[in-house]
Amino acid sequence: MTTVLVANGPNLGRLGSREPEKYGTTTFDEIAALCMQWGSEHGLEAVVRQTDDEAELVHWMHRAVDDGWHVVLNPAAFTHYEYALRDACALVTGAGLTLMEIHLTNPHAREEFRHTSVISGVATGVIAGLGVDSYRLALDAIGSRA
Ligand SMILES: O=C1C[C@@](O)(C(=O)O)C[C@@H](O)[C@@H]1O
Repeated sequence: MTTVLVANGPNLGRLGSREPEKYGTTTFDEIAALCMQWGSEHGLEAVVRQTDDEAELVHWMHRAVDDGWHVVLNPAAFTHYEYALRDACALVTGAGLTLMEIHLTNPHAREEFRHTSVISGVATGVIAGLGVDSYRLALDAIGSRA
């Protein structure tokens, strides 16, 4: 079975109570369950994880390369400045795997510092601004390519 790592960066473990006017009220655990369900509809196994730690996220990208896993990544604030994560994402797409960068909100419609993504240039595609549906559409994209 094709496996997809759904990796989430800092503060996303607080979804549900974190700035609900921006990020909605769906909790991280609910998003994880939805991703597993949406993945299974495409015959994908979705492994959903969250970390606040840059090194851990980088190591997860390395493991995705080694294990041949596609990636859905919400890099959260790391999106805007984390070059080591960008380089790790480049390894994923360089290995021929799909990496979808996703965001719940549309960073381009928010503060200036969010307008830059250091990840997008090495991602297969980007989906932003659709709330929890951003995860669903990224899994749909991987399902149609896998
Ligand atoms: O933590 C986040 C969440 C986010 O990635 C999103 O999903 O909309 C957008 C980022 O700018 C922010 O730092």
